[in-house]
Amino acid sequence: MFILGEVATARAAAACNTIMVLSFGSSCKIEEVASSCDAIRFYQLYVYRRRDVSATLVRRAESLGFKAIVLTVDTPVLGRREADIRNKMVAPRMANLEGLMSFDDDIDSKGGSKLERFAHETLDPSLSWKDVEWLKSITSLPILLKGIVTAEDARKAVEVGAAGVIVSNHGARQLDYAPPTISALEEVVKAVAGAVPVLVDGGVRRGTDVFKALALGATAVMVGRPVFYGLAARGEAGARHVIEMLNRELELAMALCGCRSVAEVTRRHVLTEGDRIRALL
Ligand SMILES: Cc1cc2nc3c(=O)[nH]c(=O)nc-3n(C[C@H](O)[C@H](O)[C@H](O)COP(=O)(O)O)c2cc1C
Repeated sequence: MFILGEVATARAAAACNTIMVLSFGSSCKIEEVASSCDAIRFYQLYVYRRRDVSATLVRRAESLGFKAIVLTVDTPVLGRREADIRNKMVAPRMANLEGLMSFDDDIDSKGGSKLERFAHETLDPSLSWKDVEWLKSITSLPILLKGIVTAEDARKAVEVGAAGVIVSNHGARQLDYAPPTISALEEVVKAVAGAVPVLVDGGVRRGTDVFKALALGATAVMVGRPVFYGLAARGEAGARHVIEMLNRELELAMALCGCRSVAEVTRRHVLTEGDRIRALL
């Protein structure tokens, strides 16, 4: 198990052992991230209408020693993020796309946020399982699929050769009423049946959240916004503090549940809503 930071800047990367650089979220080039930390690095990829752009990004990540490609599959189109629209959110600097795709900084945000417009213009909405085949044909790196929340998709992911699945609903920002990832986790773990690692993200804020995910079968737990919050508050030290807090809280939860190692965290350590209902039958 490890806590994987999803990072947007080199300073946040320096605070984590294992990181995933986000395609849209990252305001630093992967070259900057690679040269500023020793962390195990994954690169998160979107399939763009222009496949040559996706292919170039994969080649760059490969040559910089990134260990895996994470293909996000829950964003063939961007959800309607009303808060972004209301707040007139501007598209962040997408450092890794500079020189590959042009940005129209003058796009107004009448019908949506600038991010929404940018995503609409660049992402390939026809994203399908065939794209995993295509991605495998251009890289020898392991490919993880991020955005899986059902047993059916988890089985399909294994079938098409994914090296891992990430149970994620994009921080609940894509679609209202998408299932919370902690509720979808066990179904996916069962469907995958140990064939590949199952990671999870979304709403992990305390060590006890990490503990719950491990008990439900996650191989690793990822954190996104908490790292950003730490970074915003106190730069690299803040990001480091968040990771340390999560580790300390996890160790405390393990100690209080009688677990000497992560391997000793098991399904019997948590009670889910489903368990409660089954107990009444
Ligand atoms: C500012 C921001 C930018 C993000 N950018 C991406 C992205 O480019 N690609 C992606 O797959 N997910 C992206 N995400 C979603 C995160 O990877 C993650 O799934 C989500 O934030 C859930 O974790 P959290 O609740 O710990 O933040 C982004 C999230 C945030 C908050």
